[in-house]
Amino acid sequence: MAPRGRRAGVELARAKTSVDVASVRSSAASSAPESSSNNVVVEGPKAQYKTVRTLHRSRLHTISLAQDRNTKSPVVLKTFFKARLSSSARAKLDSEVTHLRSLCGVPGVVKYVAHFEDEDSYHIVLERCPGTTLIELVANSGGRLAEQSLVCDVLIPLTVLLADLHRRGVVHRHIKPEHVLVAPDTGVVTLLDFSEAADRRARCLNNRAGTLEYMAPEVLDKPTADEVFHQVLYNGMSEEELPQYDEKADVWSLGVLVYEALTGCQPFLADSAADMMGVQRQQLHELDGSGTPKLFAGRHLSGEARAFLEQALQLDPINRPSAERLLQHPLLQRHWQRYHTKQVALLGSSAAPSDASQPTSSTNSPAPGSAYGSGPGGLAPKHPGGSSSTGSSSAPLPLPRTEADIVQSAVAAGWMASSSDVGLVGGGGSNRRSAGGSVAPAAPERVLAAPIQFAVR
Ligand SMILES: Nc1ncnc2c1ncn2[C@@H]1O[C@H](COP(=O)(O)OP(=O)(O)OP(=O)(O)O)[C@@H](O)[C@H]1O
Repeated sequence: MAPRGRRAGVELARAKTSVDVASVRSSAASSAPESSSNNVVVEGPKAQYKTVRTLHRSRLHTISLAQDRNTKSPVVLKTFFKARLSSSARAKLDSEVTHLRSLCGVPGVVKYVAHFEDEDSYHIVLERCPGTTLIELVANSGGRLAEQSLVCDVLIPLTVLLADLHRRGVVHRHIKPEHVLVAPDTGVVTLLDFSEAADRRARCLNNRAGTLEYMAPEVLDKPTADEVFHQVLYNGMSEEELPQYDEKADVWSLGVLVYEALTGCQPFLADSAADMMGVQRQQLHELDGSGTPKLFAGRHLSGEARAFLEQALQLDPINRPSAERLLQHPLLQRHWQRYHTKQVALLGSSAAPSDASQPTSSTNSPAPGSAYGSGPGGLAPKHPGGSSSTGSSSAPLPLPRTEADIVQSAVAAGWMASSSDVGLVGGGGSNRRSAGGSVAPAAPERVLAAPIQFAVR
């Protein structure tokens, strides 16, 4: 089946299926329906929020723009109707709150404000994020995005964010254009909807989750959450016995999102998980008359964009690069300097003049690569202009050339957690204080150890 235009109205029909079996069990087992048995507790009254308008509505919930009457801040209220929530939907809601709370403050993750319940509903209050959804941005740009805009405004920040989440053990499992808010003017990208997010360290990823069109092949062939629940509860299977998948599932979804934004078409469309697996294979492996995979036939993509998609859309997750590795891809590298320059300009313009003695994170952080030359790892090369650990607002930030440079740069600018923050770094992982008094994050060892595969431009 050839890629078709985006299926209209598909959103409302999409069913979410996944759930953490352990939490379903605890929700189902509980006879107390209210706050005492679950994560959702009363933290604030609904009256504190004045609804401004409805943004999105489904059978289970409403999403509204609101205002906090005390602080006057704009917020977004997610209201779930108790009467319509199954125990698994309720467990998913609890899980969303748990993830939002634990990721609060992570750049690029929608900010949790509060959650509470009243007689009829559960409410999650989120900070209102700037920008429009990627799907709106594409629609407002004539149906597709130019490669440069996509890479600078969406792909680089989103890949940095995914790499960060994955290093924390979190798999989002619901990456799609509706869940990415983009504000090109401020350079901010925000990831929404953590209802399917899962912590790999805390649970097995063994159930089908997300939206069909963006699901990786290794997710499509998994049982639904209810089927897993049944196997575990009634057939006495342990969750570890069931086949699992990992964070590479998000990388597939990222590939689908990129294809859609660049071409204006969804690459894979089918009505069931089984059909979808066939469609994915067909599109990727069947060739047209000129030897081009059907997926790319008639598509005007640059060589780098096509190569990126070929990597991100590898059917076997073992052959699919991690998000961290994708930061090294020539497509991102080609636009990295422009992205970096824009970020630095935005940081500079947002710094108050009275703060001149308090440089922004980008100016008092070591330039990419500089910490490695003198640090314990010392594996990455020094770059011209990147040798001072105190940095300088006028010194040009060099083009990151290695995976480690990119991660270091992202960590230094505060866009990404250092390995030590997420407990991955072993010996030599302590932070070093730079001459300027800022804390220079240690080189992430796991990243430094990874071989570099992509050609550097
Ligand atoms: N914090 C926010 N700031 C601004 N807009 C938001 C925010 N949260 C949600 N939205 C808007 O509401 C829409 C729906 O939000 P979200 O996808 O999180 O809801 P959902 O519960 O997952 O809905 P669905 O189940 O249909 O995917 C988003 O596409 C976005 O337009």
